[in-house]
Amino acid sequence: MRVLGIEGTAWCASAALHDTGTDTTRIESNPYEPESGGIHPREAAEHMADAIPEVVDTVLSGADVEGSEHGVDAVAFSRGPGLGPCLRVVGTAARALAGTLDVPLVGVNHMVAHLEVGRHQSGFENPVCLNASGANAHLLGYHDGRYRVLGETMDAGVGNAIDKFTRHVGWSHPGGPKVESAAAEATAGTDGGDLLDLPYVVKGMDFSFSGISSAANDAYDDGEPIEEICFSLQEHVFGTLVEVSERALSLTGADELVLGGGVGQNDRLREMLETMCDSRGASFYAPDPPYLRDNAGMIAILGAKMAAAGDTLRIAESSIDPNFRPDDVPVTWRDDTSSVVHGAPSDGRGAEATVDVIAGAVSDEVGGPDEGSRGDVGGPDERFGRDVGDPDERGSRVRKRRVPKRYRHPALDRSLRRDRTVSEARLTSEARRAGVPTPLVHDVDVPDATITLQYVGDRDLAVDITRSSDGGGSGDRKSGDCGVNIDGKDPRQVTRAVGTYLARLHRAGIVHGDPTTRNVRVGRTGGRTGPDPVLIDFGLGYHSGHVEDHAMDLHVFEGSVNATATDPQPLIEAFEEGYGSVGEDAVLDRLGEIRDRGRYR
Ligand SMILES: C[C@@H](O)[C@H](NC(=O)OP(=O)(O)OC[C@H]1O[C@@H](n2cnc3c(N)ncnc32)[C@H](O)[C@@H]1O)C(=O)O
Ligand SMILES: [Fe+2]
Repeated sequence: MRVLGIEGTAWCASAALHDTGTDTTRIESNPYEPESGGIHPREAAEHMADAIPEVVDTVLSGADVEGSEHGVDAVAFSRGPGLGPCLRVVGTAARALAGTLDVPLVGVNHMVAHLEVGRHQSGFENPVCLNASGANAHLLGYHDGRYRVLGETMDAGVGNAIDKFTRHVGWSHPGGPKVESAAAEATAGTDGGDLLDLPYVVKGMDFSFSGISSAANDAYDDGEPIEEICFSLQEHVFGTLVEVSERALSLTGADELVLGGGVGQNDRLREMLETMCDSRGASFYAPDPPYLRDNAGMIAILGAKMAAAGDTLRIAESSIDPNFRPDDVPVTWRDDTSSVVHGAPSDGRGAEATVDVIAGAVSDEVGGPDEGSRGDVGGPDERFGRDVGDPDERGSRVRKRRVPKRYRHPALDRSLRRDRTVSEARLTSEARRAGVPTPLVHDVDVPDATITLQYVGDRDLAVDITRSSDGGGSGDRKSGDCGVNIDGKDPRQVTRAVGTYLARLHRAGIVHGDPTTRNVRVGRTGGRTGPDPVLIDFGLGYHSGHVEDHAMDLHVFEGSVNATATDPQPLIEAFEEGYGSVGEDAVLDRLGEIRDRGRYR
C-alpha cells in the first residue's frame, strides 16, 4: 500500500509518500520561518496554503500515481492538535486530493504519529513514549485500546517553554537549537558547567515549566551569562522530562522507551534519556531528526496502519480538531489485548530509590548494607520484591536510599536527593499526626539520602488495580464492577479511603505531591496502621493551603488510576466521594477545572 501523508499543524508544510511493501518513505518539507517573534497563526496558515501544494506535487511527481496499480491508496492528514488556521488549510488540501485520486481519507492525530513513528522504526512492542515537542510534553502508554496520558505538562509545551526565553533575549524562532549551541559553549572545557538554581517542578508524573522560563528570563535581566542560563535551562527542563519518563517506566513496569517530537533533536536530551534507560536496563529508541521534528513521513506511516485497519473518514466527518488529545483516539491498528502495563519490576527499585527490607526483630541499630535483603525473589510484594514472612509482626523495616542519578547534573542531583529525603522524613511524621496512616520513621541519614521506615502493607495499590482490571485477583470481573483485590476487598473501598486521607492531609496544610497508586500500600499491615491503606513517599511533599496544590494531588492520583486501570471510573468516583466526605468542595471544583484546562498551548 502507498499512502500520501500531509502535515501542517504549525510550522512545517510537508508531504510524504510511504510504501508499506518496501517500508520506505519519501518526505518533502518546507518550513515557515517567522521574521521575528514566535509563530503567527495567520502567517503560518498563509505559508501552508502556498507550500503544501508544492510539497505534494514534488512527492507525487516522483511517483507514478495516475491509474497505476502502484498509485496512492489513501491520503492521510494531520487532523490535530495544532493551530486552527493551519489545520484548516491542511484538511481542505487532503479532502481535495482524496477526492481527485478517488481514495480513502485518513485523519491522523499528530501526537500519536510522533509516537508511532518511533514504535514503527524501533520494533518495540509496548514502549512508554515521551513526546517532547513545541506545543506539547507528555508521556503516553498503550493500555486497553487507547493511549493513556501517563503524565504531562501542566502549562507550556517543552519547546514553547524554551522559546519563551529565546524570545525574551531576542533570538529568532525556533529557539531550541540556539539554546543547545549556547549551552554547549558553557560546558566546553569545563567539567559540566556551572548550574544556576532554577525551579524544578515534578508532581507525580505531571510537571510544570512556567516557573523555569520566568526564572531564566530574570537571570538574563540580572546579567547572568547567557551560555550559563542556556546550560542550566536545559539541565532543569530535560532533567524533569527524564525523571518523569523514569517514573512512567517504573509505574508501568515497561522496559522500552521511545522519544518523539522536535525537541527530541537535542543531543543532551537524548544522551540523558539513554543514560537513564541504560542504568535501568531498559531499551531506548529515538528516531533520526527528520522523523522527530514535524514531518509528513510520520503521518503517512501511521496513516497506512489506520487505512489497513479500515479506519478511514467520510468527508462529512473529517473536520479538524485543534485540541485533539492523543487519549481521545480509538486505536484501531493495534491488538487491544497488549498493554504497556507489565507490573512492577521485582528488584526493589522504584523510580528514584532502592528499597531494602531489613527482616527480623526490632532493633535500634541500623546495620550495614549486607543485612538488607534486596529482593529478587518475587513474591506477593512486587515493590519490595521479597516476601519476608510477617513483616509487621516482626517489626521489619525498609531502608530506602535515593540513589544518585547519572543522567542529571551532579549539583541538581545532590540537592534533589537531599531535599526530598528531608521532606519525606518530616512530612511522613507530620501526616501521621494529622491522622493519616503512614510508616513510622526510624532513622534519617541526610548526607546519604537514606531513610529507614517501618515496613507497611504487602503490596502497592497499583498491583490490585492492574490485576482486577485484567480479570485477575481472586474474583472474576463482571462488567461494570472493579474486581476484587487480593484481600477480597473491593478496590473502591481502598480508593475511597485514600480520598479521605488526602483530605485529612490537606486540612493539615500538607500536600503529598506524588500520591500515585504506587505510593499507596495495601494488604496485611498489622500493628498500628490497621487494615487500611497506608500512604508512603512524601519526598515531593510540601506545606500549602492553596486549593490549586490540593487539587493537583487529586489530579495526580486520578492520573495514575486512569493510566493503569481498565475501568477507572468507579475507582475515581469512590475516591472523590471519600475526599468530599472530609475535604473542601472547592478542591473538587478546582480538580474539574484542571482536567478541563486546554493544556496544549
Ligand atoms: C502540535 C504540533 O504543531 C506541535 N509541533 C511542533 O511543535 O513541532 P516539532 O517539530 O514537534 O517541535 C518543534 C520544537 O522543537 C524545538 N527544537 C528543535 N530543535 C531543537 C533542539 N536542538 N533543542 C531543543 N529544541 C529544539 C523547536 O525550538 C520547537 O520548539 C507539537 O508536536 O506539539
Ligand atoms: Fe510536532
